[in-house]
Amino acid sequence: MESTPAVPVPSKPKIPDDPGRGAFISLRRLTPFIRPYRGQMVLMTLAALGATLVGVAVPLLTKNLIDGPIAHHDKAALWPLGGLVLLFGIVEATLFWLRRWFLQRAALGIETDIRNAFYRHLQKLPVAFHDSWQSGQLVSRVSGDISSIRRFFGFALIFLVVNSATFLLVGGALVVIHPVMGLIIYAASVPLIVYGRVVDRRYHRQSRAAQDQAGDVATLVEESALGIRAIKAFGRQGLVFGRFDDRARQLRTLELRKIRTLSELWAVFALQPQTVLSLCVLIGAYAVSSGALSLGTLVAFISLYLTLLWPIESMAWLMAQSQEANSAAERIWEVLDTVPAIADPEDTRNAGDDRRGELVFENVGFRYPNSAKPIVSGFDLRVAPGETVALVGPTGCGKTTLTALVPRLYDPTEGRVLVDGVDIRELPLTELRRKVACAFEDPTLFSASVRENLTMGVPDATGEQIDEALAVAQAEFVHDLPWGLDTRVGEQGLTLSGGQRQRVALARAVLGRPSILVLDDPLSALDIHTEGKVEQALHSVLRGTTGLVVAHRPSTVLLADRVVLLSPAGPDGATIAAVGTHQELLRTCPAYRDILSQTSDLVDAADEAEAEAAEGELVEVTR
Ligand SMILES: Nc1ncnc2c1ncn2[C@@H]1O[C@H](COP(=O)(O)OP(=O)(O)OP(=O)(O)O)[C@@H](O)[C@H]1O
Repeated sequence: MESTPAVPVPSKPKIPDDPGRGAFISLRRLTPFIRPYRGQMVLMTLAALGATLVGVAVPLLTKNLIDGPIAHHDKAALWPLGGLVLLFGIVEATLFWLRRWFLQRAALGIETDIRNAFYRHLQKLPVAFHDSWQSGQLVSRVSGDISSIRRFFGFALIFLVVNSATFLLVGGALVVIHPVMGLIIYAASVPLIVYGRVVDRRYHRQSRAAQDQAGDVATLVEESALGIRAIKAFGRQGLVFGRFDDRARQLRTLELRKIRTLSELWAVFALQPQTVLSLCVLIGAYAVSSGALSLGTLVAFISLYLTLLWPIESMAWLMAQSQEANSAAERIWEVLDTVPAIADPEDTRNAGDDRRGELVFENVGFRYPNSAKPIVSGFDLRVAPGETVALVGPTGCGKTTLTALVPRLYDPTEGRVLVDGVDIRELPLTELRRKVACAFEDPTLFSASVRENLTMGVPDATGEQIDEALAVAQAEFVHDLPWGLDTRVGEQGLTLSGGQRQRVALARAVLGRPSILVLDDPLSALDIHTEGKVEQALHSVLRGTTGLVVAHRPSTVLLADRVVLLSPAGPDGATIAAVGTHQELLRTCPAYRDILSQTSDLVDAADEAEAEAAEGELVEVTR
């Protein structure tokens, strides 16, 4: 089974001029996230419409007040109508409160659900996806974009509905009160809608560009926070700030463009109702003076029309919010639509007995999705259960890449990797990752307690197992930390040295005794004294486990039963140059001696004459 690698999406995709955009396709696709809250949304829309109805009733009551008790000087009739106006005011305020409180709860729920789905999906996406995306672009999506969507659902959507309903309702009432003036109001809205749609598209492009730029700015902040030591050590604060300033200014320019468009929208949407209002006042005043209209009717008409001013003016802002949320949703879907290339197979197989741990590379080739040439090709290797094999080779030849194929951080582009006779692509990922544990050269610890970091792969590990793993990795120092195993490490926690982190990461890998242990130069940051002790303990762990160890130094090579020497990467990538025990290769393989010679006197101690004599006996594979 060959899985397709995740399609690399450029960190700043070109904004397509999609004619369907006006239909808010990306936002509409979020409907499944709204479904659990639809009851609340409907109730809140009803509350909002109720408040609007009450708002419409007040001017009509005013009309009755003016044309009735006021015109006829009937003080007694004034009180019940005045009381009714007050009651309607209280009902309107209560409905406002209900709408705001429950709607925001629903919007926050939708926001949390989208954010969780986004993060869950990010965890499923393979390393190749993360290689091709700037982390700031992901951070800006999970924070800024999802918040834009929440603002839309918690505010803009309901007002779009309420404003449209208000417009139809009040407009209808106005037509009934005075058909000519009412129809003028409707007719005048047509050019406004056409204009709004044209400007809306422009605003969509602008808000998408600004969102992408915000992602770039976030990437720079993250990069400089991670690389702060190097920046300071090389005194490059000025340079880094220059780059940041440049991007931040570009963001400012893009935001200013949006503001210009929004200001234009506001101005037009504010001018139109005022113009219509003055027209209505003129026509109405003429009608009252000629006796065709009562003063109360004109006051009611104008009062009602005044209730439309804000809904019409705010449409400009609501349309902009909707476009912003739509382009934010577009950015969310770009991630959610990426199919995880490395996932559980449909038909899973069982790798059998837990403790066997046979690892086979069968004619494996690999090329990174974004590179033209393969890193390795034709790699054949069988690591027997309990055996440890070291990968040695020139820097950049693909040792780390090969180890990454075992836990399926990447899938081979040719051939297959088998564990206990089963292609690992046919194993459930949880089973594979229970069988295979890794410790990388650059150990990552999470901002959590030492215990949480250690038990990531084995959450139910006992205290005894933890102590055993700590002993193997010579990481007992964690007991001396201020709160022992409960001390927070990693970001915002206690800072550990490189060697200490490496030992905790090693303890994490050996905890739970995996059947296959993949170690990528796990001792590189240790002092000679600690390295010796860790090696001793690792020897005993590796005796009961299958091991694949990337080794740069002879001391690490000595952990292995056999050594695989990789050739320097050629046009077809690296291949196996030689396989043998450390001693055999030392004696017979000059390339192997060359690679190790700079770091050890073990090599100098080897007898060159003996090496030449034994040369023919070595299993040597050259492609
Ligand atoms: N994510 C990636 N995308 C594209 N190319 C990559 C990626 N990671 C590594 N490479 C390239 O693959 C090649 C092999 O890298 P790899 O880290 O496997 O080498 P290595 O033998 O472990 O090196 P070293 O001994 O220096 O640790 C290098 O040329 C590297 O530039």
